[in-house]
Amino acid sequence: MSQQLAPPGPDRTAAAPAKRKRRVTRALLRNPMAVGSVVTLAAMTLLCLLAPVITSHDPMYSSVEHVNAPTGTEGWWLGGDAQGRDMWSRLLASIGVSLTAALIGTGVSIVIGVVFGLIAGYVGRAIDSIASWVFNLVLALPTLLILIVLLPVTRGSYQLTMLLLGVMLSPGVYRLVRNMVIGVRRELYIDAAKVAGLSTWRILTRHVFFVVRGPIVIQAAFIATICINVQAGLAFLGVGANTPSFGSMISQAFTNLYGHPVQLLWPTLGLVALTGSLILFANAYRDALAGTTTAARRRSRRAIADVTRHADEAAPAAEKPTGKALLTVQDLSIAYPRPDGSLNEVVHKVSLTVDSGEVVGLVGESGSGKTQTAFAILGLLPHEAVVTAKEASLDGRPLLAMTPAELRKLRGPGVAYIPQEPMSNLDPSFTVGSQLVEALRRTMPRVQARQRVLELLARVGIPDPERTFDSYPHQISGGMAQRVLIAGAVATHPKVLIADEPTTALDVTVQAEILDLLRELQRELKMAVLLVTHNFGVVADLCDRVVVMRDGRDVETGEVRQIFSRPAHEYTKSLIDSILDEETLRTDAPVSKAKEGAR
Ligand SMILES: Nc1ncnc2c1ncn2[C@@H]1O[C@H](COP(=O)(O)OP(=O)(O)OP(=O)(O)O)[C@@H](O)[C@H]1O
Repeated sequence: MSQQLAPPGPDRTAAAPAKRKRRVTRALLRNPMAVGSVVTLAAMTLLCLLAPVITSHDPMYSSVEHVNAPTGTEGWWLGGDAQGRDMWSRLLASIGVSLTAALIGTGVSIVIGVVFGLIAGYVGRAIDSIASWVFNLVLALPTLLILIVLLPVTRGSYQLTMLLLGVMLSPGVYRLVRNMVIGVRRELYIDAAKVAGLSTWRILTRHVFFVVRGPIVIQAAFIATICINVQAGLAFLGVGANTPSFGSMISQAFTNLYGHPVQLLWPTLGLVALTGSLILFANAYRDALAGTTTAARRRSRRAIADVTRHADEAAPAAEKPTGKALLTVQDLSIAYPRPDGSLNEVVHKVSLTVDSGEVVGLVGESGSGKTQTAFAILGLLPHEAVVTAKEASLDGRPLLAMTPAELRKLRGPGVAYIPQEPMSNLDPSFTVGSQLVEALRRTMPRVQARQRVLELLARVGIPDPERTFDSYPHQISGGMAQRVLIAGAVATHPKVLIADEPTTALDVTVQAEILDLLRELQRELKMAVLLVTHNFGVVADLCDRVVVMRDGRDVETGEVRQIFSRPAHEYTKSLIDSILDEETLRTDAPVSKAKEGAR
């Protein structure tokens, strides 16, 4: 594959978050509910900040002449309360207190809930159990009662009270984030990101956090309103009576309800406006975020014919297998614990080798353990899987003994993966280009990575690479998505490529194109390929050797030619017969065609 780079263009990937932000802003500006709530919130915040300038009295200043002064009294524009204090300055001070309460309580609960939710949901195991146990315990505690019982400790300070409230409310955030992360963690595009060698931190902050941030915004708004209302409620009951707040104003107004009902109006209006606009803004923001993933993408017209030409020019000749076993798996067994504690073995002592530059087919019916075997090599099995092997090594390095960090380093340049369902392996929230660039960023600067991705997209036969680069997964076809994933897999020149039924999800004509592409890339990059398939036709097309699996065991291994002409096992025979019956294999002799096509 060509290493020549066309002159760098503008860095679209770097601009992607900025563009997304602009789209969110535009969506918000088009939504009257969003505009109204933002204006209200901004106006209230501004008024509170300008309070020292636009009020004539301290909120605690009391004037006997202005006891129950009516609205419109000079200097007491909203009137005076029962103690002759300026309602206007008390109202502005109350906004400040409410906003501070919301900031403290929400900040504490979001930070605690998000951090622990992300970690527990993604890492699972003991961390999840311990964190869930602790948060469930906190959730079971009677929040208001605890706040009241701890009043001697907080001494009426609403800031300390909100800090405690934030801790008490964090289980809600934790559960939301944890549950969403568990859902996202199982998405194939997270596996794809792992195979691309992204660090756990990067996967958490980019792919996982992106999905949960919308609900977090909504949750944050609810928590902010809870904090404002709890603070107001406690103040209504007399906690922190010396602090001007909506609660203490409403409490005061209650004593004057029949004589001066208007005194109840201002704090009530302020409280409703503040909490209402918070909720409305959060809903509008959530809608705007959801809308950005479906927003139409700007189309690029820049031609990259030169990139395509460069990519095609330097294709090196195919290399014969060297005979050195690059990937060795010996007596690999995989088991999962049953509820009663016993183990259910799904792969039993499977052995296979893949030499440098060799294509080995791993064939078998659905459920025969092919994917489990491939995932064991990639280190992608769920943590509850019990994996044992006499040997499982890549290029002499023991795979099962590797730490997650070592595995991460190995993936990409060592072993890459092409999945079965291309669409599910692309994160719907990000453009195709940004996902491919991300995997290359470990080894090269962003501008160069972008250019390399464009080259690769051209190389895998995508007609308008720039447009595809800027597209979201739902905007491209399944065949295109598979080409994109192939481009991503070969981007780091892997020694071994594991392709798991790479054509199953595609229609027949596209299947043939993808197989041709795989064959070409294997020859160009001299990769060893482990091709997982249930289709002997695909084996005939591409493979040098084949390992046949049934019920988790390798029942037969051999050269493709030999297996086709003299299958030793009845099961192999029936697999070949079934394909011939279905006429899925072309009419010429499979082995000769395989060798013609591949060599
Ligand atoms: N997490 C798991 N816990 C328990 N059993 C599992 C788990 N994952 C897979 N299995 C079992 O392992 C066996 C082999 O599954 P595997 O996905 O490897 O089959 P396959 O040959 O790749 O089939 P397909 O072509 O349908 O993907 C199946 O019986 C499956 O039910």
